[in-house]
Amino acid sequence: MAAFIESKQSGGGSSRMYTYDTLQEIATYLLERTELRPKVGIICGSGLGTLAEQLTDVDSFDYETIPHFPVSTVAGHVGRLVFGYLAGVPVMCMQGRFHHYEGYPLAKCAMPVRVMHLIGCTHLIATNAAGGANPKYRVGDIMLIKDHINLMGFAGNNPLQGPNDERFGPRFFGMANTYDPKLNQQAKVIARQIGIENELREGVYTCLGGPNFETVAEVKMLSMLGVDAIGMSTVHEIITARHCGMTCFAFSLITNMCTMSYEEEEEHCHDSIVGVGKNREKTLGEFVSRIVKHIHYEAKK
Ligand SMILES: O=P(O)(O)O[C@@H]1C[C@H](O)[C@@H](CO)O1
Ligand code: HPA
Repeated sequence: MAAFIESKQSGGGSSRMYTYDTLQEIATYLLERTELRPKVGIICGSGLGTLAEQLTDVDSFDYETIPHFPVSTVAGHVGRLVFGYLAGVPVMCMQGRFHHYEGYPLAKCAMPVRVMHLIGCTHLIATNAAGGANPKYRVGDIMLIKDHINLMGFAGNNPLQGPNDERFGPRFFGMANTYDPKLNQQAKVIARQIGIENELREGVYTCLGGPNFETVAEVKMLSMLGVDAIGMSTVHEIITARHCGMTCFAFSLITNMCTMSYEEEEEHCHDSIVGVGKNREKTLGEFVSRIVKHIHYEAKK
């Protein structure tokens, strides 16, 4: 088993293994085993996987059983792709994502987004657990992502590195308004409808490589750069989704406040981060269901 996981993790050592044909093979494998044809793909962050448990009439696939798929190695990431209905709308949901710190290249972490695209998803909803770097935030807040800073990209690490396949999208492309402003507007309306407007924020997310949490100096620096929440995912998934023309919506559940001074006891640990997700599962389920319903009915207009 260990050797099997290792082979899945190494992926041949190159992100170039995910050619168009390989990704099409994965999509076909799934499409031949489910009758659902989702237009919305959802990625569940740490502690947010219970969202997938709300789906009805499901067809689910353990990552181990899907050809060319990596495996999830992080607690709180079940490692299953679930097709089903959320609020009556067909969706596909990653119950567990892949992170760079697990040993996967960014292209591999983001690969399922291209599979979603080939399956027919026009929209991506990415969720994550993140630390609050904005001192006004509170644990349990939901931060709509309005923009990100691709710090790993600054260091030359990008999921789209390597030859570009125009069938996915152009070599060069812009990132303005990647996080759909209309969906963020609607999310604010939904937050009012379900009574969580006081816990809703909108801000800038950044992804660090992890797996360690940030030093006080790093948090100070990122905060000065305009970062409101710090995590270890999402950015490369969103870049990949944008590249292939998907509409993106993403939010962070603020599961801890980043350590901002040397006097503070650092309290955050993965278990408590997952625990915050669990505590918010009902609210987040309602929130995401309504977003999905909105996307579905807007598409029908
Ligand atoms: O998958 P996400 O980004 O929600 O996971 C966050 C970042 C780390 O993987 C983990 C730290 O507890 O949660
Ligand atoms: N930093 C980075 N990633 C995280 C954090 C954090 O404080 N909390 C949850 N994911």
